[in-house]
Amino acid sequence: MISERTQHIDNVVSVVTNPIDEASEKSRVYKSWARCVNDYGLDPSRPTPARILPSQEVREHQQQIEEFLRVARSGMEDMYRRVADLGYMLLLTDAAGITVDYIGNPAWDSELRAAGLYLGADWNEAHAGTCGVGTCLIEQTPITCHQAEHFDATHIGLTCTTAPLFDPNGKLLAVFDVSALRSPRAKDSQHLVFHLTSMYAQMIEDANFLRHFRKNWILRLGKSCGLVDVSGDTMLAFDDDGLIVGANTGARAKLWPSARGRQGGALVGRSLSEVFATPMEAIWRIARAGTGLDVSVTCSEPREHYYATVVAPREKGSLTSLLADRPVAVSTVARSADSFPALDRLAGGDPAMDRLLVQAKRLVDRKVNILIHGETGSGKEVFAKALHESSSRARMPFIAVNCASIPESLIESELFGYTPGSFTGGKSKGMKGLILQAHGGTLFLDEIGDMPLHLQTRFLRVLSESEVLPLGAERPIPVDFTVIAATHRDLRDRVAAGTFREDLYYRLCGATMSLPALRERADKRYLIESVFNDEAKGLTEHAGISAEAMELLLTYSWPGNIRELRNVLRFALAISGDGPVTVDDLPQEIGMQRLGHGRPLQLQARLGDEGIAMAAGVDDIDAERLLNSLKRNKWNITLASQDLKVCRATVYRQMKRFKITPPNHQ
Ligand SMILES: Nc1ncnc2c1ncn2[C@@H]1O[C@H](COP(=O)(O)OP(=O)(O)OP(=O)(O)O)[C@@H](O)[C@H]1O
Repeated sequence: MISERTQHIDNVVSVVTNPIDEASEKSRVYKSWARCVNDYGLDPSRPTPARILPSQEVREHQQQIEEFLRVARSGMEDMYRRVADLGYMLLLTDAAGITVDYIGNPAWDSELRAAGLYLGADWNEAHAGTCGVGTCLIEQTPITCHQAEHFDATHIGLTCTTAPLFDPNGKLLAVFDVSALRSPRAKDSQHLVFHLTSMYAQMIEDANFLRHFRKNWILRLGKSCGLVDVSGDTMLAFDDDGLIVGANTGARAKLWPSARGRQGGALVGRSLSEVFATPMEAIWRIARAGTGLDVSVTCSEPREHYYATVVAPREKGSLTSLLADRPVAVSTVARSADSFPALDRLAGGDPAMDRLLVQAKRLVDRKVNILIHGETGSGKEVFAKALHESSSRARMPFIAVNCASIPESLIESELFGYTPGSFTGGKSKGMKGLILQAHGGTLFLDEIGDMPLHLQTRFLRVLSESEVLPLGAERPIPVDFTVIAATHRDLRDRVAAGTFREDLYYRLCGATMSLPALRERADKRYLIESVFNDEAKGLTEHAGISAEAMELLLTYSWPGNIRELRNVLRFALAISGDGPVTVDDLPQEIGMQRLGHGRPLQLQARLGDEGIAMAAGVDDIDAERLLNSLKRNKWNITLASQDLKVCRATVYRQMKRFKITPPNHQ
């Protein structure tokens, strides 16, 4: 290797001290070598060790392009699955050449780190010399820097294939790098990797483009009629008036040559009817048709035909805009890398929620325990469920446990389960606890702050040893689940007061997410409309909400948050009949706020989901009915809840309220 390195150094020196042959297929490499010596003052005989930035600095680089990184991650993971067995690893650097994401085989960790194929490595040409990333940053085109094409002799064992990634405005944003520590001598061996890298780079860039223009219409164009729905590599984003607001790399390269250039600026601002010899009505017709299989548009310059499909804006509009007479068709389109429908549904443009969703999407499948904080009714369980549905465990169980509503006497057996005959009154076959029921899926522990101290200790053991010991069992059972906990209290106060174990607290709060209260949210209208639509589902026809009633709903303080909103709308729908919900259909308290009384709707807030059932004239459970049902169902909570037509949590809550204890726990 030493002689190989010496030979390499001699070769570099000879190239840079002679005029570069522009016709040589290696001219790009040679020009880079010349830059290294003449512009950056690098010395080929002095190898530079890999420079890995400290994690705080890496974090700062990551934060600059945080949303893009999440999109890119999905693409990287997908590609890694295809090339991992061939010995490749993947890097993503920002426009400064700093590695901001990385996927490699952990077994080669130290070797990869030494080679700089690692998170935080600086691959700028000015530091690392000619290399896949650094030279791609200068050339802004896909390249393979194979073995001795590297400038620095320490890198001549590597093969690195890279592709640039541009932001939706055409500015260089990142470089995608696929590298291997060892490879065959011939550069041709990297041919397929070169194409795969460019293909994934385009997919990531396009997913980012779709995310950026999610509020706009997207026109996808392709030359293959069967593929345009899923891989139209030419995309234009346009607004309701048919004005182009964005063009992806494919569109900038192919359409309207006089407008070419990385910025694509000359395409942006033009109307579609100017760029295409196809009238705007025909483009709206494509949107309505919802498919691009047999429709084409003709570009005016150069005159070319493309198969076309139109994707509707992905961000939800207001109810009024959805009802308005506008094209609303959604064409068939592949799920983009950043789409998490369950999470996306939770918000409609509130900045705090948007930030939270960005974080949440990054945490999906990352084995980080999440602690959700928020006022009662602010949607903690709904958020936890959406995280579960967005994860690879979505098909496995989501088990929700409300630690505050299960009587203390029952919580242990409910959580851990028990073996047959472990105590009198228990079910003869024993019971599988909720922790075991969550195996493979997610365990959601609501009101975790109310978990009794002795159970915290047992639960901590479950988390650290990944096994559970049911009551009366001799051997623990292995269990694998994700924990999401929630609380409306400040758990740190509980830790300080000695009622919550500090070690459990730190176990649970791998990431803390604070849900805003409904009164603080900027997307109240969206929530009102989506809860209203939800509640109106199944009703023959509903006529919406009158403007005056909407105004009241928007200005009310919602102490019971989204739960209270749901209750109010369910109530209003029940009494509004066929007409729209008007001010008269809203509970009195909401109207009173308008009259200046300002009395909050504490009643509904406190009563929770059952409260509105009472208000709407549906039976509440009384103590006698509850007790009879429990006895009839041999104290099986699930059967009793089905019998009473309420959820299990309600049965627990009411048992607690009426101080009903099962015979086996007395
Ligand atoms: N984003 C949302 N869109 C529509 N409905 C929602 C949303 N978030 C919450 N809800 C509704 O609000 C109600 C309360 O939600 P959830 O049970 O998740 O709140 P929570 O914060 O867990 O409440 P608690 O603190 O009482 O446990 C439910 O009826 C739920 O369907």
